[in-house]
Amino acid sequence: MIRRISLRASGFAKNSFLKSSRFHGESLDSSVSPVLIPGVHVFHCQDAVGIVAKLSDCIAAKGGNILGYDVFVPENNNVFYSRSEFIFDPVKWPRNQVDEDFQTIAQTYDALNSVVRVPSIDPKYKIALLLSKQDHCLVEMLHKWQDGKLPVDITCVISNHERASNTHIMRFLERHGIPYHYVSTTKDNKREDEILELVKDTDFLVLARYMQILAGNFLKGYGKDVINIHHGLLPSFKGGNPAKQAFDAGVKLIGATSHFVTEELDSGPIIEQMVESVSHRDNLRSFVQKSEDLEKKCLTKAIKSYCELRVLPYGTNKTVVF
Ligand SMILES: Nc1nc2c(c(=O)[nH]1)N[C@@H](CN(C=O)c1ccc(C(=O)N[C@@H](CCC(=O)O)C(=O)O)cc1)CN2
Repeated sequence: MIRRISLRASGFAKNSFLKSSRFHGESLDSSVSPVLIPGVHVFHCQDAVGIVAKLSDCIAAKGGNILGYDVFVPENNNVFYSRSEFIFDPVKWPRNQVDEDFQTIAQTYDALNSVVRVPSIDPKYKIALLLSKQDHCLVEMLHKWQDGKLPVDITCVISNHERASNTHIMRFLERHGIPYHYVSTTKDNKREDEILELVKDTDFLVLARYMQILAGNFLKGYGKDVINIHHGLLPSFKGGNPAKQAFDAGVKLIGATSHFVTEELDSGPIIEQMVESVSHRDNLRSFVQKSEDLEKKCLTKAIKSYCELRVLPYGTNKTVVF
């Protein structure tokens, strides 16, 4: 079961439609052009006639301008998914009124999901990053975050491996005031209660090569989304050492998979996958290297999509990714 964050939260990177734009048309006060800001709305309900009209009118009625609109209605499933990107004047359409107006429509259609995010107003998603010994995924995420390409607020990094204070990661975290918690684990003591305490104020978790299987009680206790990166092309090669499993299987494509974490190992709904060709000229070392390159890109793309409200649960174990 994927739990959706039903919070207003955001913090998109400053790219694409997300920059505020100055509207050069007629404005209420001809001396001042209103500053228009970007917003995103995602909606999921039972399908019905007129949903798009209602949602687009909700935006237009307050002077909002739709820049992008994605709709998905599966062939043999009476459900409706949409994601709209729009710009609006927060003076004419105050942030709380945006929520109220979309909530009115959500009630009309008894919506299963209706979330608005306004990057320049809403708080960024708070996340904690968990890792074990390998840190290439963490390094990639920290660098993307530093470049403003990952719209999150990293509250802490948690690892079951200790790291020397003079390492690149520890110096980076110290420079940015991000706590590092070494929580040593054993087969019999995964110290999940302590981890739960450390992550209780986050919006979602990212497992960036965390090699401990999280218990169902942990996932229930946390109650929000956990996103993992698996350095294999799921559902093939679940579990440990997927690159070696792939090498031994003689595959011609290797991959990485970012997915929601469920109690069953490496079986949660897939968010993003990336692949690369391999051949007889590759060896285990190049399989591992190519897998690591794929997984760090796959994870950061999945997190960015999630933060931009592009990822919606679909059916029992799938996702819609707009
Ligand atoms: N409940 C879940 N927990 C975790 C998942 C998941 O899908 N559901 N993904 C893993 C990450 N992972 C592969 O991506 C993975 C992690 C751990 C293992 C594993 O066999 N671990 C051993 C211990 C290994 C060690 O201590 O070095 C074990 O726990 O018995 C396989 C795959 C993260 N958690």
